[in-house]
Amino acid sequence: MSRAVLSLGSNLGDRHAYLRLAVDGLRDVLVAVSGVYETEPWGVRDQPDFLNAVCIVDDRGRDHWAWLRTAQALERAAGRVREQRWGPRTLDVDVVTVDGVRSDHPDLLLPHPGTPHRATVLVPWLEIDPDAEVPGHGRAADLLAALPPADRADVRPTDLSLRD
Ligand SMILES: Nc1ncnc2c1ncn2[C@@H]1O[C@H](COP(=O)(O)OP(=O)(O)OP(=O)(O)O)[C@@H](O)[C@H]1O
Ligand SMILES: Nc1nc2c(c(=O)[nH]1)N=C(CO)CN2
Repeated sequence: MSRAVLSLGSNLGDRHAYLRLAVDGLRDVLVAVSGVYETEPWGVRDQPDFLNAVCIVDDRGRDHWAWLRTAQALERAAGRVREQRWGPRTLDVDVVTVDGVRSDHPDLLLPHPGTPHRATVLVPWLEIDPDAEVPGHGRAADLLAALPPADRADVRPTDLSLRD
């Protein structure tokens, strides 16, 4: 059994349609999908706001590398062109965790090293798994509580849905 948490982000073009494309592509393995959040860009601040969401997916036997390949195939399907680090993109799919796996391979760092610091991941993840744990870092709820209040305020729920 392999359960993964994937984060989705988009800030170019029809952002909701790109998130939907990702969720549609995960339909066969989808356990839960969060609401859609409108978020202020971090990293490179001078770019359009993002839509972010988180999915929990499960597929017996799939290893962590297979989840990376899935994530990258979805990005390709959205026509993503890799340009600037932390810059605008049609679709970003990050592998946040895979079970309790820890990996320091640069092509697949697990848990994703941004996770403890990113309200854009922690808020949607906690919505669908209030007991979420980041392997090696503790409870996601504690990590979110430790972030500056402004970071949490930058993550705003929307009426958009990925559930139907
Ligand atoms: N947990 C992970 N999930 C997705 N990609 C990862 C992970 N760990 C390492 N990578 C590697 O990161 C590279 C992709 O980085 P990408 O361009 O998506 O970074 P970014 O989204 O700009 O920044 P960040 O990874 O901090 O969100 C790929 O080469 C991929 O192999
Ligand atoms: N709000 C927000 N900002 C970002 C995001 C993201 O998903 N959401 N992803 C980035 C590149 O990984 C850079 N900045």
